[in-house]
Amino acid sequence: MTAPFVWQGRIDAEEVGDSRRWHQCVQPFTPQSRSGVALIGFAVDEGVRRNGGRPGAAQGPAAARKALANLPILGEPALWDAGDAVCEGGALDAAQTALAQRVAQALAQGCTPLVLGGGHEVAWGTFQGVARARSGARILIVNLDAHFDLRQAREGNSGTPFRQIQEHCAAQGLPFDYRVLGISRYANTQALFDRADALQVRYVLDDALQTEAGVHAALADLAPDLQACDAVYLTLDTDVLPAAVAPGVSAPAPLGVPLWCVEAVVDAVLASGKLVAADVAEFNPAFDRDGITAKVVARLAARIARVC
Ligand SMILES: N=CN[C@@H](CCC(=O)O)C(=O)O
Ligand SMILES: [Mn+2]
Ligand SMILES: [Mn+2]
Repeated sequence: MTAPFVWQGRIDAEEVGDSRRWHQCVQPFTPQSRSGVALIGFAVDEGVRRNGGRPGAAQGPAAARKALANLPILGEPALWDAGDAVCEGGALDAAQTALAQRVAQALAQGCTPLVLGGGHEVAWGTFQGVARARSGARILIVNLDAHFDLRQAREGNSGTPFRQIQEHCAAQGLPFDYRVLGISRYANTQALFDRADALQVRYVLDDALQTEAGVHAALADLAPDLQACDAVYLTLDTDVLPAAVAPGVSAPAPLGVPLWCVEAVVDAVLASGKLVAADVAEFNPAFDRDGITAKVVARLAARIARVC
């Protein structure tokens, strides 16, 4: 158990007009919470550790909430804090199950889960919660990531969540609709590209997402999938961004996808009106510089929250 996060920050007491910030509006999630955004922390980096990465993402949810606390209120719906799922004694499956339970509960109460990771093993937890609450729905997964995270491994880790989801979908007779934008040719082995091809995963390389024309083409390619699905699960791996704007990750990207481009993809997903849940993964405050990654994570989370 971790102590609940205390939302606090700057109060512009002498300001005229609406000067509210997130810390003045976020309320504890309760069984009575209806509609709005349910923030759920996944304070876990066991998957990163198992994957040979740089631990520290377990501190991501608290640092992300701290960065969100002082953001201005911009017409967001109700904002609820549903606390953190944690990993005790290295029991990652149990932590993912605990997250899935919170995600499913939020959805059952009419709230949109917005999960603050945690390593990208968060995705297996978020997805299980969505699948439970939206049984039988055709769920499109949109992942902004330098990596496929389709690894084969004896135990689940931060590099395996979408392979675990694929196996779940296959066992349930459900389609595996997985799109990845921002893949680095230099951060995935040929085996991973081959697995992605075998699973008919559609992906866009990071170097195709550096210009307006490239982003336009990627969004045109994504549009039919957004149209065809019942619901979209959006998962943002912070390491998709250039290391200069997201140094606080386990695996910083030398090229990365510019923030404006990431936001364009997020906006297209939100505009579909089909977002069922979102998470932001891999933020590791231990490697942040000047709090810039925290600000980027908060900006993206707030952008999503506003449209939920
Ligand atoms: N979630 C991260 N997954 C990446 C990590 C790569 C790295 O640590 O260099 C992966 O397994 O491919
Ligand atoms: Mn990832
Ligand atoms: Mn990644």
